[in-house]
Amino acid sequence: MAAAAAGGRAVVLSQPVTFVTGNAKKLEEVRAILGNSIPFRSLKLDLPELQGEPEEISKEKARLAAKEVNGPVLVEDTCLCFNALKGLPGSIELFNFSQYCLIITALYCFPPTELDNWNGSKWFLQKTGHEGLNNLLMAYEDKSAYALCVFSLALGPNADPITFLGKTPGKIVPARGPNDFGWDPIFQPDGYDQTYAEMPKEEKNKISHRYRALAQVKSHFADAGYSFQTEP
Ligand SMILES: O=c1nc[nH]c2c1ncn2[C@H]1C[C@H](O)[C@@H](COP(=O)(O)OP(=O)(O)OP(=O)(O)O)O1
Ligand SMILES: [Mg+2]
Repeated sequence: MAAAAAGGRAVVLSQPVTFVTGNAKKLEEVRAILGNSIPFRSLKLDLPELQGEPEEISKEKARLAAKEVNGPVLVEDTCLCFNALKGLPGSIELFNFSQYCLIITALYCFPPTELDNWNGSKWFLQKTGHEGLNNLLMAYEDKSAYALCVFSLALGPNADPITFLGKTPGKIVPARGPNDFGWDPIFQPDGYDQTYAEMPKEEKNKISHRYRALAQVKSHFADAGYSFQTEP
């Protein structure tokens, strides 16, 4: 706050930051992690699942959300990426021949109903379940993976969004723990013998991809020293 104030260029935001998501579990974690550090409210909007590189997807999502809200917004995208599959199913990059065969087989067995709604891990999880995600790695020795979280902040409908990344490395294991949030039961972070699902929430929120990305969001807010206009 001091830096921005010293430069006399602190940005005044017309309203609290709106965190736009259609996912109640994400919102729960974001609430717990942010606490009172940033004035924010939430809005449930199902924004289109765009395709492309994670940062670009996220920025475009923030632009769409900022237009809807007509104010500052924060959006988030998460993917679970398998190292053996060069980042699939979370993001589509370059694959070798056998990886293509695997994907084509998976698509044949579980044809997507809405191709325009293709979204790596979300789609795979919905169609194949935890076992399917494990099976995708069956042919590979390397079960390592990482959870990647990208937040984008757009200060308004015409502002260029800023992105913040958080990554937690781990491995894919047969499902363990309560099944109440996505792929939590099959992701075991490095250095822990529990899956995300088995960990107490407070523990996950101290090491998660989401926590790491939000730590950067928080320090951005601290450095930028945004101030919020109070309602007249
Ligand atoms: O910490 C997590 N632990 C386990 N699973 C998770 C986590 N975070 C996201 N997920 C799941 C939800 C969805 O199946 C996919 C990401 O999809 P993603 O597009 O980011 O979320 P979404 O569409 O549910 O909500 P949003 O409206 O914010 O886009 O991974
Ligand atoms: Mg989504």
